[in-house]
Amino acid sequence: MSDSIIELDGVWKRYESGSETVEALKDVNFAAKPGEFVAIMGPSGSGKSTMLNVLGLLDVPTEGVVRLDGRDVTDLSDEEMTTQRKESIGFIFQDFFLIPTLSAIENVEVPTLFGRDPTARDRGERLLGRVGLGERVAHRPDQLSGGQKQRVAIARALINEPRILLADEPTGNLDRKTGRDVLELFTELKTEEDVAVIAVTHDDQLRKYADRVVNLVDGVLTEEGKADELREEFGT
Ligand SMILES: Nc1ncnc2c1ncn2[C@@H]1O[C@H](COP(=O)(O)OP(=O)(O)OP(=O)(O)O)[C@@H](O)[C@H]1O
Repeated sequence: MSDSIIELDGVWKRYESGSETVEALKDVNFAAKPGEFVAIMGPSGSGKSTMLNVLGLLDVPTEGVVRLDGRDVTDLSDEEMTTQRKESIGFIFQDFFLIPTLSAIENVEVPTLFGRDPTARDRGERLLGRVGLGERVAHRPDQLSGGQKQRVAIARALINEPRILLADEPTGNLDRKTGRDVLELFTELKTEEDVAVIAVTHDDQLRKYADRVVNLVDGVLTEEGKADELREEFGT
């Protein structure tokens, strides 16, 4: 039995546009474990968003299998898919996507039943404290810096105690120093919260923080460093 929390097995994604077929993912095999931070790197148009959407159960592959905690979730109904997504996956975006009229704590509570889960406030406050915003719970997004907004978004992504954190260019709107702080936070949270952190990025800084880097080029995924390891193994 695999200890991966999420797995893609022989995944293809084809888009039909007019008479053309675009192969956005070509036979992608991928797995991530809780406590692991994986960076998916690749040039524009290489299939990164498509892969993140498939991993996030926001889109289904044309071919292949998606497993969540060892269970095949490829052919679930939309409703079941939504339930699985809410229970297991937290999302973080480049643009934070905070609701401007809500305070930090209210934003963090949005993915819960908002007001109907009596434990959500405590969890939210604990998480905001954990990401260094214990003094900012009542601030609205326009009263926070970019790095602080991303921290609120990270707390929000963790509120339902997911097993997987998916981040789309999480440092894309941050200066390098603030970006480093956010990456540092991921490396701490992956073990503390026992989550797999999977980030799609152009940011070279991630190499230093991720446990593993995979490269996506033209829909083909390769493990970075593998070629070097093989060369060492075979002494070529
Ligand atoms: N809905 C769609 N219909 C047709 N083609 C699509 C669709 N979505 C994506 N594609 C194509 O699939 C390929 C992969 O796109 P994708 O958005 O996954 O790349 P990306 O690596 O995330 O790019 P970027 O870094 O620029 O966001 C591209 O050639 C894109 O044009």
